[in-house]
Amino acid sequence: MNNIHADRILILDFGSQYTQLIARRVREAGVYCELHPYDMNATAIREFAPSGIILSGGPQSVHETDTPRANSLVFELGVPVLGICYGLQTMTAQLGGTVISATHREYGYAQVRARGHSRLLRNIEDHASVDGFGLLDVWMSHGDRVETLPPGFIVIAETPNAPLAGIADEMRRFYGLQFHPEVTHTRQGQRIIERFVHEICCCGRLWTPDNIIADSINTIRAQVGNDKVLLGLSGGVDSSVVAALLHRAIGEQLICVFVDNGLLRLGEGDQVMATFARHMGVTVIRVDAEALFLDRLQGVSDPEQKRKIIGNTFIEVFDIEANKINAVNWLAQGTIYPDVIESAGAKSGKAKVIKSHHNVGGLPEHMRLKLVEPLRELFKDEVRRIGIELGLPAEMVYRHPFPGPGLGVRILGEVHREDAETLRRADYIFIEELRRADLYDQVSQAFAVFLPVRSVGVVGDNRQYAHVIALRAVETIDFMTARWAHLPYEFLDLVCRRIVNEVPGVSRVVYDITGKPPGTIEWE
Ligand SMILES: Nc1ncnc2c1ncn2[C@@H]1O[C@H](COP(=O)(O)OP(=O)(O)OP(=O)(O)O)[C@@H](O)[C@H]1O
Ligand SMILES: O=c1[nH]c(=O)c2[nH+]cn([C@@H]3O[C@H](COP(=O)(O)O)[C@@H](O)[C@H]3O)c2[nH]1
Ligand SMILES: NC(=O)CC[C@H](N)C(=O)O
Ligand SMILES: [Mg+2]
Repeated sequence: MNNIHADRILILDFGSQYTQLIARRVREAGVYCELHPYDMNATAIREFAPSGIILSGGPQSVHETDTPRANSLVFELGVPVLGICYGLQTMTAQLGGTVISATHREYGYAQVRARGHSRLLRNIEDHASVDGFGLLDVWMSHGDRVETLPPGFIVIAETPNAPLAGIADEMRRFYGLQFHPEVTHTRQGQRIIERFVHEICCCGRLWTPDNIIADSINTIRAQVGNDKVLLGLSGGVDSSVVAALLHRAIGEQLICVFVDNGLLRLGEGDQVMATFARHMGVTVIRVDAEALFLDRLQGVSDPEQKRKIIGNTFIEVFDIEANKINAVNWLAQGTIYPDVIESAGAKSGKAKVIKSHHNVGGLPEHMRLKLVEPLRELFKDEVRRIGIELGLPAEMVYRHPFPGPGLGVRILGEVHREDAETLRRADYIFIEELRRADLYDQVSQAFAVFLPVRSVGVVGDNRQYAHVIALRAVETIDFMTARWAHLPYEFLDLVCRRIVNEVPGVSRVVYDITGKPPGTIEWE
């Protein structure tokens, strides 16, 4: 364990939708944390050596039989514990208090009266009330409530529906909150989390972009020694940040392979080469594999089959390139912490859908490359901050995600070169206008889709019988669910006119107004 990991919070996950948010909040406070299933065993907890423990919320009711409990070691280690919602309730039940089903459920906004004397909430308030209590605007999501306190505890916050909405045992440094400090609707939430990790758990602010970079560089150097490392560079956020980090750590030992599969956006290849090869001095091998990919895709229209073919062809190309270079023993990947959490969830059979398209997609046996994954512990927002710190251009770091199969899944059905050309041009106009109207950063992802149907139009008194372009723009936090972006009509009008006027072969533009669910973000 090295320095930036010295102060560390353990988050035990009872299945709340917000558990990842707790981790992000703790990280934002500059403290390293890890998220583990609630039934993490005693040995693992001891080995982790937490400075403090947070118990998350969860969908179950502690007053029912066979519901999750924290390992009793959590309350015996002598470190501070913060229970949130279900975490509060299980702590109450495990330490001798009682929890019942509340007559009034509380979902959404609530106002909590905070009693001023607790270490956790002292001087934290949104409004001062007449009788000297602090008032907090918080977000609640519960149907159960604490009815009697466990021995040693006092009340530190209350609402009309949950008179014991915050409890504390200051001696043992155990705290419980019925509301969710990790969601942004709880306005003082970040301060409460910071109070807990800094003042109560005594963690320093060690987890900062600077320190993370310095630490990763040392780790990478120790790991790979003088070997060469191969990285598939897509120009997307994750692989770009990995490239910048590895370049700083091992310089010339890093070799990037950028594959132009003919399914990239307009000018993408040149942009990647300009940023990395020219400006940053990174070794980038640009492989022109358009013909190979399009050839493999010929005659194939089933989306799943297309994905598989594209994935396999990528691996084939990497493999060929790796074999051309001596002493490559490592393959770098842009795996980030949510990928790790989601894969663990999938393995233990506890919750969460994993997107099978998330990883580079299986490595060929005979490459025998070992993995370097320097972003494994980071959330996307941390990855972005590090990218900026490493000097990557903001347009690259804040760009929308672009799927590995690229335009291959945005040209519906069979993929033809000339359709890819049409789509590239339409997509470029859409994105260019979004940036011009300052809307790009307000949507999470936006792109054009090529529909292989023809519709009749009239251009300059002539009949046109040409293709349809669909525009898609969504707002989402985690890409698991999404809302279609309500872009202004005038804006859509402008984009439509530019596409029909400037892109040959397009006679009509439509806007996709399907959410996820029931739609997915991509059309295939
Ligand atoms: N055209 C490409 N050339 C080389 N490697 C690629 C290419 N496209 C994808 N990859 C590899 O596949 C990985 C997964 O792609 P994915 O789109 O999930 O991540 P990303 O492109 O790094 O980031 P983002 O999610 O922001 O697009 C990339 O990190 C990269 O290593
Ligand atoms: O790297 C990737 N390889 C893929 O095969 C792939 N398919 C979808 N996506 C991206 O994942 C997010 C959710 O997309 P869907 O709602 O379409 O499943 C969106 O951000 C999609 O762009 C992919 N990314
Ligand atoms: N959000 C939660 O953790 C809810 C806890 C518990 N299921 C309740 O309804 O009170
Ligand atoms: Mg990508």
